[in-house]
Formats: sequence, C-alpha cells, structure tokens
Amino acid sequence: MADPWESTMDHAVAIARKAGEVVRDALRGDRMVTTKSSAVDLVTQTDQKVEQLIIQSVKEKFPTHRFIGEESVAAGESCILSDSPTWIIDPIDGTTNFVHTHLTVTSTLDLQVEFGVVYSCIEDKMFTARRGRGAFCNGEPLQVSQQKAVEQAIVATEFGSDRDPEVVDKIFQSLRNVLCLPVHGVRGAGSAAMNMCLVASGCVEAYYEIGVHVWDVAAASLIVSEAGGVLMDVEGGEVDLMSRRIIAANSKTVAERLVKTIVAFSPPRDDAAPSDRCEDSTHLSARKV
Ligand SMILES: O=P(O)(O)O[C@H]1[C@H](O)[C@@H](O)[C@@H](O)[C@@H](O)[C@@H]1O
Ligand SMILES: [Mg+2]
Ligand SMILES: [Mg+2]
Repeated sequence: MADPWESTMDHAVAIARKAGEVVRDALRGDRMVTTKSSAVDLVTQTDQKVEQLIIQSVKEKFPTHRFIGEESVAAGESCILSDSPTWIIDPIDGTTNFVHTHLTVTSTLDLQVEFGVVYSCIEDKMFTARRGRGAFCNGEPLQVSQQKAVEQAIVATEFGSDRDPEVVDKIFQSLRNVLCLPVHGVRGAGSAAMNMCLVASGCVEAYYEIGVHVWDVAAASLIVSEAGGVLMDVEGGEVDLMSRRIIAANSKTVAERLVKTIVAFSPPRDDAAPSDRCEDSTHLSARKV
C-alpha cells in the first residue's frame, strides 16, 4: 500500500543531509559559542542556522506543519505538541562535541509518531525509521542486541548540562548503581540521539538519561522501537517524551533492571510554562573556538 508520508520522509532525509553539510563546513572554521541554561549548556550560530534551514525548508513544502525546535524553544517559543503534524528538531545533537571538534554530531528530525531521522554527519550514517516499517542505517535494517543479561551489557548515558550539586549527586548515584550491577561498561557518545541509535544498532544494550529534552530523543525513540527495542520511563511505565526522562533498551528485561537501579528525579518538563523551565537562556558573552 502506498505510504502517504513517503515523500515527506524523503524530504526529511534530504534536509538532514543538507544540515550535515553545513555542520561539516562549520567544523572547518571558527565557531562562536554562547550558553543557555548553564555555563556548560552550549549553543553556536551553526545550531541556530541549521535549525532555521530545516524549518524554512519544511515550511515551504508543508505550510500547515508545526515545529518544536531546540533553539526556537530556547528563544522563547512554546514546546507543545499540537494536533497538526509537528516536527521535533535538534539541529545539532552533540553541540559540545561540535564545539570541541569531537567526532559524533547528529541532526535529528522527527515528524511526531510517523517517522524519525537521525543523521550522523561525520560518519555519514543516516538512521531512519517509519512507524510500522522498520529502522535502517544507510538502508541496512537495524536490530537491537539479543543480550538480555544486564551483567553482560554495555549501557550508555550522559551527564547532561545541569551542574546543581544535588542533581549531579543523583546522576552519579545512578551511575554508581549501574556500574555495580555490574555491567560490562558504560559509554557516552555525547549525543542522546547517537546513544539511542547505538541501541537500535545492537552496539549497546541500553541508554538512559534524566535531563534530556524531547528534541534529543523524539526521532531516535522511533528508531529504537522499530529496531525491536523498548522505551520506558525511569520509574517504569510508558515513556513521556516531554518528561526529560528516558530508558531506551534492547528488551523489557534490561529496561526493568535499570528502573530498579536508577535514582529517579523529575526535572522541569519540556512542556512546562517557560517561567517554570530551568532554561533561563542567560547568554553569556560569545567566545570563538
Ligand atoms: O547537544 P545538545 O543538542 O544540547 O544535546 C545534548 C545535551 O546538551 C546534553 O546535556 C545531553 O543531554 C545529551 O544527551 C544531549 O544529546
Ligand atoms: Mg540535543
Ligand atoms: Mg542540540
């Protein structure tokens, strides 16, 4: 049966590839860095340029579609899912890697519940998933790991950008608990979306994070699910993409072990009123890197 969203997803893949070209070009030049919710929550002009490139390109073809973009929300736009087709965009997932010219940098585009696209532009790996039609990397099917014993797993996570000591303590308590399960190892790509694509690819068995945002995980969530993986809230139950808490695992067994291990807390939700979000968008003076 013809897929009504096929041409839209093709456009998403094409604009993700174009975004990757812009990111690769920017890596060869200077990057002006400012900060958002904390001194280590970095953003560059390239993040903002790529997000506008994606949004303008989609608006021209699909004028009724809505958007949730990381940098638009940081500039004060709402982060509310509507009944209209809504694109959830992270122009650069792994901005810290980008600023430090580290490797993994992705751009993510998600059209809520229909398809997800994550492009890792340095590796030239295009991860895609269409609801009910599987997940792929450069056209090759993806399948999560079959390892169900968490003691023989690799788990991915990130430390986020909140440096409140009480929050850091909870993050470290979870990390300690996970390490002492024990697990074979803990890894972090510096990009939530890349960590989740590693789960979908069967490279690591699970990823979890508290403090992540809806734009970090929306596209990769569908890729994990379509690769046979499981999404869960850190306290069990269905994941809520606006809650800033997620477990993406190869199986319910591994996800439930992590639920029992993680020290849960609840950051301000992404769809909370702007005044209730921790992001105060304090733009400290720009610096060139
Ligand atoms: O690079 P970003 O789009 O800001 O996303 C990062 C985030 O900055 C970091 O704090 C962690 O949450 C990572 O998992 C995100 O990919
Ligand atoms: Mg991100
Ligand atoms: Mg980003």
